[in-house]
Amino acid sequence: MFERHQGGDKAVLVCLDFGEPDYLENIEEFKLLAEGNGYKALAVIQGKRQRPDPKLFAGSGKVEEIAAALAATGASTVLFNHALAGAQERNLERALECRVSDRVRLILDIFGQRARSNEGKLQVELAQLQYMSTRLVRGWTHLERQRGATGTRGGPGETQLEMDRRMLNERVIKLKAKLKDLQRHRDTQRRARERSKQFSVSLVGYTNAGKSTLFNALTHAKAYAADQLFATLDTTSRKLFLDPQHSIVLSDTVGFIRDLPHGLVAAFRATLEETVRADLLLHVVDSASDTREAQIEAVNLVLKEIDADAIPQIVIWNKIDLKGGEPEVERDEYGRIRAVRMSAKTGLGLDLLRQVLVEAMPDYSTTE
Ligand SMILES: Nc1nc2c(ncn2[C@@H]2O[C@H](COP(=O)(O)OP(=O)(O)OP(=O)(O)O)[C@@H](O)[C@H]2O)c(=O)[nH]1
Ligand SMILES: [Mg+2]
Repeated sequence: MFERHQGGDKAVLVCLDFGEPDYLENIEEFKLLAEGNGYKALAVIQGKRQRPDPKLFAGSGKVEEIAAALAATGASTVLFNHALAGAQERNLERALECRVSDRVRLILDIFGQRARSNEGKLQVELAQLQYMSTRLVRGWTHLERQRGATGTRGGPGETQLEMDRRMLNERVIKLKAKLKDLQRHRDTQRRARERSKQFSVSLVGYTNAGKSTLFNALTHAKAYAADQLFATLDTTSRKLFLDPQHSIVLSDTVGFIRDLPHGLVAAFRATLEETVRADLLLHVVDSASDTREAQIEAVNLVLKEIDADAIPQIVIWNKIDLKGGEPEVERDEYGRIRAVRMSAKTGLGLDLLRQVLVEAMPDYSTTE
């Protein structure tokens, strides 16, 4: 119904509280999501509700408040920090007479912008199509324009909606086939690596926790690290010597986020496969964030979804330079390594982490 947004569009942000404990702090993340999509956040509307309104998601009073904020700021878009049903989104657009986007679309669009590799692009497109199939009435027209309408016409009597659905399904099938091909190639590579019996370690963690910064600090690589959500989409692996006798393969991966669209997790399964097969996970946490516990939980949830929850984990309490404190190894009552407090950016505790990794390797034996 409304045109796609251009960079710099003004937006009103809506974040409702349904009793989620970490809701207030989430507004910062929500702003990053909006800004990452090129929006200027002019107003934030908050409110409390027991449960979403089936028609408009927000209550009618709240919708009036949003309309007033639109009028006052001259914003052209309303962004919701929640997953909206397609019908709710359409009803809101009708009621507010402007474009409405939800959290899932914001996440998908950021992934769309950031995807670099062929595989990453295909995965994002697949997730976007799956999202659009729930909003066929308007979403597909946009795709058609973007791609230059290559679909074939059906027989007479086929409605626009049926045709759209058919084109979408055809594209989904094609994408899945292409991804399968790429996956086969990836499997071959991995088997070669497995034959060489490398101890493999994957960096996992919430987006913006500092995984790529740590990856770069350890490997002297130049992976893209930035103060934005989902700076990394593709898995990068490097061989790393911890000391002359010990080497591992270290992988940097896509960051996780609360409410990661289900289709997106599935689409990224292949990329995340590296994580699933790892011998050890370094779970990087922004220790200076107020929502760190909720972030850890969100990450563990995704790990469970991709069957990686049984892999041993060491927590990296990163960014200790922000709050002060010494680098330190935390152990449980049996002396097993639980966590390392460090700073990837300043390099504080990096040597400690290298020692910890050597200790975590299977062939490690103490000489005491
Ligand atoms: N102060 C401080 N900032 C850090 C530290 N580690 C990373 N950062 C900053 O945190 C931001 C995010 O870092 P990245 O390494 O891109 O984070 P990431 O986990 O790879 O993020 P995604 O790829 O988006 O999932 C950047 O601005 C980094 O400079 C640290 O130890 N201390
Ligand atoms: Mg990264």
